Formats: sequence, structure tokens, C-alpha cells
Amino acid sequence: MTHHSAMYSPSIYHLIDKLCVVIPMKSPKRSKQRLVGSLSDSAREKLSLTLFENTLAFFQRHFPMLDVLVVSESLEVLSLAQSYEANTLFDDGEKGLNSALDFACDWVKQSGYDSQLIVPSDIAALDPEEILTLMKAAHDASVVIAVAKDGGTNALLTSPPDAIQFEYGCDSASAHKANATNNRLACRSLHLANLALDIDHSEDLQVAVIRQPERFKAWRDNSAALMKKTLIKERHYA
Ligand SMILES: Nc1nc2c(ncn2[C@@H]2O[C@H](COP(=O)(O)OP(=O)(O)OP(=O)(O)O)[C@@H](O)[C@H]2O)c(=O)[nH]1
Ligand SMILES: O=C(O)[C@H](O)COP(=O)(O)O
Repeated sequence: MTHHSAMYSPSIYHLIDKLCVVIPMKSPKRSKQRLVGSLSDSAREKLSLTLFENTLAFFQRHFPMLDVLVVSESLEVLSLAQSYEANTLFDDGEKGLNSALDFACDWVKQSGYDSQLIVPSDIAALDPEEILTLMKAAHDASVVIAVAKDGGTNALLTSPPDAIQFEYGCDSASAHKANATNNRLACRSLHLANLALDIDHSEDLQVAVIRQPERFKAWRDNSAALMKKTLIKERHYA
């Protein structure tokens, strides 16, 4: 047992050995298209990599006992994942997120896990307590959804991994809940303050950088000169 185990309540022990965390990640070049007008290509790519690396570091630090799988078409992303001891899966990305997750889910099932937690790579601030809350909710719900600020799905914990069909896209939290109901599975939709906030638009980025400058420090140091100052102004980052 690691020193971390002291913080875990018995209600999540049922999951620890049987859960795989899945992080889908596009190639940095294709990432964060909604920020194209706000950031230069280089700053946008670096931002997506910084957020992804923050996500890997978070799970390594706070949940070292959980296995992680990264699915991506980018060799750079997969190699970064390996440096954090994550498992890696190449998917060419041509059929989009749901198809990449179907492929990842097959891997997770075949590897013998009973549960899967999908977390996107662009949550502004991951909070260990919120991950524990999801895991506790999985005690009596096959499907646990952390709803995004815009009705998307920012975390999805399913037991078994393929309990429902993935329908990421517009209003995916409702779609995932409906799929659970159709499959007669218990479902909990949770509105968690930090997990609700993925970085989609430049306003989300501004708020995140102001709230947690240390988390974005490396990206800011590298990218300040690259920003398009019409939408995101230097003073927001002071
Ligand atoms: N492997 C893989 N991951 C994907 C794919 N599409 C999206 N993702 C990942 O899924 C998560 C949510 O993605 P989105 O919000 O749709 O994409 P984004 O790059 O963050 O932002 P936009 O391009 O502005 O939509 C992020 O971690 C993405 O990197 C895909 O086709 N393949
Ligand atoms: O549910 C989805 O499709 C996204 O992963 C989360 O939605 P959002 O990026 O629109 O918040």
C-alpha cells in the first residue's frame, strides 16, 4: 500500500484494482479548434500538450494505483504518455472521438478491467476529491457522469466499461444518461465544480489562467509572445 491509500474510504476499494482511466487525446495540431481565432497555431498546440501533461501528472501524483490508457493518433502524445507510465493505444483519429473510445474500450475490456473512467485531456483544474466522488458514486451506479458546463460529458465512469454506447458531441450528458436508462442501468449525473470546466473557448482559458497561474506557467512562459492579442490580452495573465 502506498501512503495515498490512507485517504481512501472503503467505498472505493471495490474499484481500485479493476478500473482503467482512459484519456483520449487528438494530435496537438488538430486540438482546440475553437481557440484558432484566439491563439497562434504554436500557442494552441502547446496549450493542448500542457493540459494533457497536467492530466497525466495529476493521475500519477494522486492516483498512482490506477492504470491509465491514452488513445491518440499522435506519436508525440503517445510517447509523452509512456513517460508517465501510461498504457498507449494508437487510433488514427479519422472517425473521431466516439470511435477512438470504442477502440479504447475494447482494449480495456480485453485487459480484464471491470470499470473505465474516461477523462478528457482539457479539464482546467482536476481535483482529487471530485475523482473520489465519482468513484464512490460508482458503488451503486453503473454509469456516473460528470456533466460539463455546456451539457457535455467531462468524465464518464462505466461499469462494465461498455455499459453504454459513447455519444460524445452536443448535449452528450443527456445522451449518455438516456443510453443508461434504455439499458436499465442505474445512472448518476453529477455537477462537480471543477470537472464541469473544460477549456473550450478563450474565455474558459482566461478564467483558468487567472485562477491557477502556476498550472499554466510553463505554457505562458513559452507562449506569451505567440498570442493573438486581439482576443487574449497580456494583461489577463499578469
Ligand atoms: N484519440 C482521440 N481523441 C479525441 C478525438 N477527438 C477529441 N479527442 C479528445 O477528446 C477530448 C475532448 O475533445 P474536444 O473538446 O472535442 O476537442 P478539443 O481538441 O479539446 O477542442 P475543439 O477542437 O475545440 O473541439 C480531448 O481530450 C480531445 O483531445 C479523436 O478523434 N481521437
Ligand atoms: O461531451 C462532449 O462532447 C465533450 O467531450 C465535452 O463537451 P464540451 O467540450 O462541449 O464541453
